[in-house]
Amino acid sequence: MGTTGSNLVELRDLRVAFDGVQVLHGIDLDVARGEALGLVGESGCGKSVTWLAALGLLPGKASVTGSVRLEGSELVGGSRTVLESVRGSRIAMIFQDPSSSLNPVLRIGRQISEALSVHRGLRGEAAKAEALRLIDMVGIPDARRRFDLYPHEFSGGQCQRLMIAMALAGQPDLLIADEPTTALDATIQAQILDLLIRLRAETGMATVFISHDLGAVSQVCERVCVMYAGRIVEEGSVEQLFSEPRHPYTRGLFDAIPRLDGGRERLIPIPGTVPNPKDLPAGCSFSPRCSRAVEACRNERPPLLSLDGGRKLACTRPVPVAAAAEALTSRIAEGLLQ
Ligand SMILES: Nc1ncnc2c1ncn2[C@@H]1O[C@H](COP(=O)(O)OP(=O)(O)OP(=O)(O)O)[C@@H](O)[C@H]1O
Repeated sequence: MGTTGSNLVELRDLRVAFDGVQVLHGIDLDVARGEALGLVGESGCGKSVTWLAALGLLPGKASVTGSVRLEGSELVGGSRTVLESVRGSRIAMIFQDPSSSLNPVLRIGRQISEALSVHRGLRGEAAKAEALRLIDMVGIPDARRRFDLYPHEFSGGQCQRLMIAMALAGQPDLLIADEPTTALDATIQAQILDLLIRLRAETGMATVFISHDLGAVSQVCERVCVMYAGRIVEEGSVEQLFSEPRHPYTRGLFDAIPRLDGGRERLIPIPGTVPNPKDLPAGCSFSPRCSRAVEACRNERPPLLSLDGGRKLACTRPVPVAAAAEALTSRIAEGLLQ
């Protein structure tokens, strides 16, 4: 598979092992210029590792193979210089915890100015003016006065905004937002999601949004990939997957969203847990938890195949179309689709 031209990033057969234990089993994934792609799946499915591997940010004990191309340039095995020139300037990553990006002992204005110096060569008044513009752009009022404050003088939501401002300093083509709202309360979460949507519209940068929150994914993203046990199991537009999830795991994620039923909160959890990467079941990794699994599912792992309409699915016994479509009504009721 070659570069298609419109893709910004192409992952091919990306594999990661820690101390010989394979946690990512061959990820093929494209991110087009300017698009918003959601990555969902339970904890431990490999969402973060995929992008940390792509950016060369995994610890030394990790073995990474396969290919990650940024507009045709290979990043896997790339030198430190190559990776440093990509990180921040071409691809920026933000995390759940702003303290991973903000230095507690440096004034915020200085931190953003330093990022501007590293990524764009701005210094002095030019760096300060741009830092003020970024602070303002992420929705923090009174930028000039706040410029000289330390991170602890901002609220959790504001620190999240400042982390986003730092990420924007390099004018990246791709922002990877790894659970950026998980630690925030609902009102602040909504504001940060709105900010991500607005910034993408204003800057044209692509966004990869990693989240457990399917509602948030439907707001921010156009396309979504579902990961399970280190593999992509379903992929399609938000509309396709939310209105007609075909993989029993995707369906399970939707059924596990709490909903009100006769005044009581109800959800159907997926039985069992994500398998330990050291001890993956034979065949389809989801089969031990899947109510639709038959013998063949336990013997043979289904490959990720392309369906009509640009969808992809790795399942021997997918949810029948009619049953998948039935779920649409409840999805609309949950407000996940308009
Ligand atoms: N530094 C590491 N050393 C060893 N194993 C790791 C390391 N980082 C991640 N893993 C393992 O890799 C697998 C994938 O982890 P990853 O963090 O990508 O999952 P995730 O889907 O992003 O989950 P979460 O939503 O909790 O972040 C897990 O089994 C995890 O334990």
